[in-house]
Amino acid sequence: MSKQETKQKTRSGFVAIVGRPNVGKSTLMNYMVGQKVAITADKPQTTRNRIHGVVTHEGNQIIFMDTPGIHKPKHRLGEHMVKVAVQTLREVEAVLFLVDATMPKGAGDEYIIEILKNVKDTPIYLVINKIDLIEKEKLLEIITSYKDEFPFAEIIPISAVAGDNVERLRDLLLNLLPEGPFYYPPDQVTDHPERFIVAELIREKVLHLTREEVPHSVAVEVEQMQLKEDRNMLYIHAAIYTERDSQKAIIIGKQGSVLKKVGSMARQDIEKLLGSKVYLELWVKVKADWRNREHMLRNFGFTEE
Ligand SMILES: Nc1nc2c(ncn2[C@@H]2O[C@H](COP(=O)(O)OP(=O)(O)OP(=O)(O)O)[C@@H](O)[C@H]2O)c(=O)[nH]1
Repeated sequence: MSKQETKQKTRSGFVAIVGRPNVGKSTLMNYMVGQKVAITADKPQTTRNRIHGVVTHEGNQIIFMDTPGIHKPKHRLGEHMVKVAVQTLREVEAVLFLVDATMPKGAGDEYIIEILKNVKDTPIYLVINKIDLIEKEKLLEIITSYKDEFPFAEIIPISAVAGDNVERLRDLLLNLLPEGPFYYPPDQVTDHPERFIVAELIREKVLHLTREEVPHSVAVEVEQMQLKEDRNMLYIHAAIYTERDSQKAIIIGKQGSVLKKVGSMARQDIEKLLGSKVYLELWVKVKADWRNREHMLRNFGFTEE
């Protein structure tokens, strides 16, 4: 379900970007996202999977994510992180494997290819970046050095700085998206993308479990999201807002049964999305007629600050 009541059918999905440090992942994101819909990653990195940016284009929305677990073979949590990364890569619509045209294929690239071999059913695109820095003849050499290593869905040379071929790459990804709601309002600029997705997942479960009994006006605000390092667990505290006491009672259910279900279903989805164990605490609050209050709307992220 989307916060936006869209009349047309929309399409949306997740795309993962993987690659060694410095290959140009952020530059590519910045180019694709552009200023209008720029969403930067949460500053403190609280999760294994990071939302990098969101691209909304003519009824389609791509959410780009980064899976840092895949980049650091020597990390102590290596094995677990790799497992989480592979799981994530299996569930996205596409994976972009970014390499640097000016650098020979190295151990870091080989390591990523080995991981990608465990990812079934997700199309994986080899994106050769920084082609503005190399001679045309060199490109063929690079393609040859990668193409037999893995059955890439396609090999796409780009320059993320100059924007060469980036639109083509974007269009190709847009065409892969399944029908689905927007996760972000199309024009929103925010530095808390993860919070919005978490709120949206909770809201979706509320609507799903209460059917028509609770109107779509229900809103969710993530009040706190904090990683407890010692327990390796993400604590999330969220409030579900309704307009009336009667709706609050429905959402809570007999002896809290409905709210419990909302919590456990949302928690599972959030854990999958962010690759982190989650402790989710939910409160139901009544805020009469919240829709009409300007500052509340801002709080919920419906308008720009
Ligand atoms: N000439 C040229 N430089 C590029 C291109 N893409 C990225 N760069 C440069 O390469 C450097 C690294 O780019 P980033 O986008 O920070 O790379 P990254 O993969 O996000 O790096 P990490 O955050 O370390 O993983 C920067 O100096 C960019 O300006 C390109 O297409 N052409």
